[in-house]
Amino acid sequence: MLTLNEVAAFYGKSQVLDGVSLDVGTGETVALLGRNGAGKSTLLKSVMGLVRRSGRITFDGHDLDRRSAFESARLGIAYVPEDRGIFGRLTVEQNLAISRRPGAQWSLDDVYDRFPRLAERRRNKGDRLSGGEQQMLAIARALLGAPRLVMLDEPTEGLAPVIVAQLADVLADLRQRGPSVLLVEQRLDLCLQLADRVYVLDSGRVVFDGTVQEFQDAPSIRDRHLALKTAGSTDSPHPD
Ligand SMILES: Nc1ncnc2c1ncn2[C@@H]1O[C@H](COP(=O)(O)OP(=O)(O)OP(=O)(O)O)[C@@H](O)[C@H]1O
Repeated sequence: MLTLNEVAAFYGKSQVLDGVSLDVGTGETVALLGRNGAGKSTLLKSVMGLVRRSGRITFDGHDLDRRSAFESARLGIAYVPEDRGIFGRLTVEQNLAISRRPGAQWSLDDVYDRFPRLAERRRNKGDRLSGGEQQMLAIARALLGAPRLVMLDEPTEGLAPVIVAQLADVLADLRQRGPSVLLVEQRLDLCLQLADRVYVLDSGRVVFDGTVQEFQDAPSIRDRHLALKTAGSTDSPHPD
């Protein structure tokens, strides 16, 4: 479905991804792990054409190399960035209404059912929502857009455990009924519970790819590429 072949990405002259190859199959949930600064967000931005990149990226046989974020979205890729990208001046229901596209597997009722909090707050403006509610809204918007692949950048960052648990339920649902998911997430437990396969990035390169079981059978990968870099680094688990 999504294939990256030897992708490099750059901010100005600085190269952040180096020869990254990765694929996400139909119906799969794939987790992308790595320390802060490893290049995970940049990889998602590369797919959407938001950074300068080289190499080959295809989605369902379409070449994404020269496409804009808008065109990638039209092909069926939903991207939920770290800052969530919701419209603060619009209400919850307006945010949802403008995201709906025909053919979505998830209806408005489905998302209100899955996120009752959004139904309760449907007339509230986006910028009046809590962080957790904004994250729910961002994911709900993505699902209503009839995506075949959803890319989520650290969806649980900074959220209370009860909200994290709700999001985990939704991600488990996605794994059952689609769409496919490419998940950047710092919570290892969540990734191992929800993903079919795992990629680990370190300094812009893929240093591991395999099934969750294979990842668990290779503790050295975790120690070498996911452990804290230095005491006091920002790699510690996110605060709730
Ligand atoms: N807009 C930018 N301009 C220049 N350098 C950037 C920019 N965004 C990110 N970088 C650099 O690119 C590298 C990879 O950043 P990226 O955000 O992709 O990492 P990450 O693995 O997603 O980590 P994090 O969990 O901190 O978001 C880092 O060294 C970062 O400082």
